Amino acid sequence: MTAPLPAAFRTQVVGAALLDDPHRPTAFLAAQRAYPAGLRGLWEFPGGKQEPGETCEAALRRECAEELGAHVELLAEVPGPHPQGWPLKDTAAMRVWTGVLAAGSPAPAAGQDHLAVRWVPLGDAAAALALPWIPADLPIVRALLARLTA
Ligand SMILES: Nc1nc2c([nH]c(=O)n2[C@H]2C[C@H](O)[C@@H](COP(=O)(O)OP(=O)(O)OP(=O)(O)O)O2)c(=O)[nH]1
Repeated sequence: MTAPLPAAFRTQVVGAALLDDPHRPTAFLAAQRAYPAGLRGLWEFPGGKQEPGETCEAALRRECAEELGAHVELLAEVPGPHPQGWPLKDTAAMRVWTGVLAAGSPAPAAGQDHLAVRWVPLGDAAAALALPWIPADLPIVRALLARLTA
């Protein structure tokens, strides 16, 4: 008997793990959500939902510009267990890319969507994982740390 195919996630979310340096990163950027109430105060990867007609990469560059006021260059995908990336809930999954600020970009800042942004050191995995992340993000943070500190 063959296993059933995994259902496609209805909502495609994209997230950025922005690095302080493309070659020798020492930190990545985390953002603290302002809303909705259930997620307020939790940390996440900046990003959001892909819009119709947009590639995931274009969606992610747009979200970073809208949310952080920053222009980003994407580097590589942090592959999740599904083609749509990392499961967030039954209906949504997130593809995550590493990236860096493009030359001349303003520094990323918390706009209306976030309470704060913070560079999280890669050298202290326990401290990075101790931040109150959106729970679905924890496996992604672990994979990112493993990938960047290997
Ligand atoms: N951006 C982002 N969303 C995440 C992460 N982890 C996680 O579970 N989510 C969830 C929260 C939301 O339900 C959904 C993303 O929605 P969003 O509110 O960021 O998307 P958006 O900017 O397009 O917002 P909107 O126009 O729908 O208000 O994915 C994460 O690391 N980053």
